Amino acid sequence: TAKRFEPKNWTIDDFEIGKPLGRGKFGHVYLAREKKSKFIVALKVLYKKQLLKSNVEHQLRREIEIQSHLRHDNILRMYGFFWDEKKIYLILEYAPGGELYKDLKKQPNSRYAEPIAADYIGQMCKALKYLHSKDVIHRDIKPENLLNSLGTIKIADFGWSIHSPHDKRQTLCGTLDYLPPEMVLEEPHDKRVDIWSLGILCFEFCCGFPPFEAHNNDETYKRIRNIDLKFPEHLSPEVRHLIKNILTLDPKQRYTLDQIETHPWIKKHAAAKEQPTQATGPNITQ
Ligand SMILES: CC(=O)N[C@H]1CCN(c2c(Cl)cnc3[nH]c(-c4cn(C)nc4C)nc23)C1
Repeated sequence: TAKRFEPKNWTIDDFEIGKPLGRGKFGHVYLAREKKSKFIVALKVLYKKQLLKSNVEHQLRREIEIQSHLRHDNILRMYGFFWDEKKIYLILEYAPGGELYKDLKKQPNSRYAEPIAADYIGQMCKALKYLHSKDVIHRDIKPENLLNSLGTIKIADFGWSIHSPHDKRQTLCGTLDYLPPEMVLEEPHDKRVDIWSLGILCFEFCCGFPPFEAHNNDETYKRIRNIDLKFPEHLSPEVRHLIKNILTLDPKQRYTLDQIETHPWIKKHAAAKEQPTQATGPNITQ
C-alpha cells in the first residue's frame, strides 16, 4: 500500500518506466514501477522549458501543494514529486480503468445508463464535499479530468484548482462548455462553480454531449447565460428535475452538494448499488 511510499528524495533511477499512458500539454504520463517495493504508479513527466514558456509554474506549484495533501478515495493520490535538470516528475496513483471520457465515448450513444451515471455523480459529490471542506475549488471538473479505477471515479489534474474564495482569473482557455455564468462573466466565484460543472457532467453522462454545446464560444456563452436547456426525450423526469436545480444562473439558488446527494435520482440508484440484486435462484452446489 501507499504507506511504503515514505517521502524521500526520489530519482528517476528508483523507477522502471513502462508504456506511455497519455500525453498532457506539458509532457507525458508513463506507467512505472518503483523498483524496491514493486509499487505501480503513473509517472507524469513535465518539461521545465515548456512550463516556463507557458508561464504555468505557479499553477504546477499549486497542483502539487493541493493534490499531495489530499486523501480521499475519489481523488487521485499524488505520492510525491522530484526533478532533475530538465524535467519535473509527479508520482501519481495509477488508475487501471483509464480516462473516463474515453469510456463514455465507447458506450452506445456515448452515454451511460442513468443508474451508472447516478452512481458516478454520487461519488463526485463525496469528492467535492471533501475538497470544499478543505476550501479547495477544483474549477475544471469534466470527463477529461476523471479517471476510472475499478468502478471508483478519481478526480485527477488539479492544475486549475485554487483555494476559495477567489476573484482573480487566469486567462481561460479550452472549451467553455463546463464554465458557469459567473466565471464566463468573470465575476468573483466560489465553490459553487464546481457544483455547476457537476450539473454539466450529469447531463453529459446521461445524454452523451454537454447541454450548451454550440459551434463557437459566443454561441455556447449565450446558451449558458440563457440556461438554454433542451432535454433529450429519453431522460427521466427525476434527472431533469435534478439538472434544472443545479444549472441555475444565480449561484445562491444552485443546489448544494447535500441537496444533490439526497436527491431521489441519486438515492434511488445509490441504494440499488448498495443492495446487490437478489440472486436469481438458490445456487445448488452439491
Ligand atoms: C493529462 C493526463 O495526465 N491525462 C491522463 C494520461 C494518463 N493519466 C493517468 C494517470 Cl495520471 C493515472 N492513471 C492512469 N491510468 C491510465 C490508463 C489506464 N489505461 C488502461 N489506459 C490509460 C490511459 N491513464 C492514467 C492521466
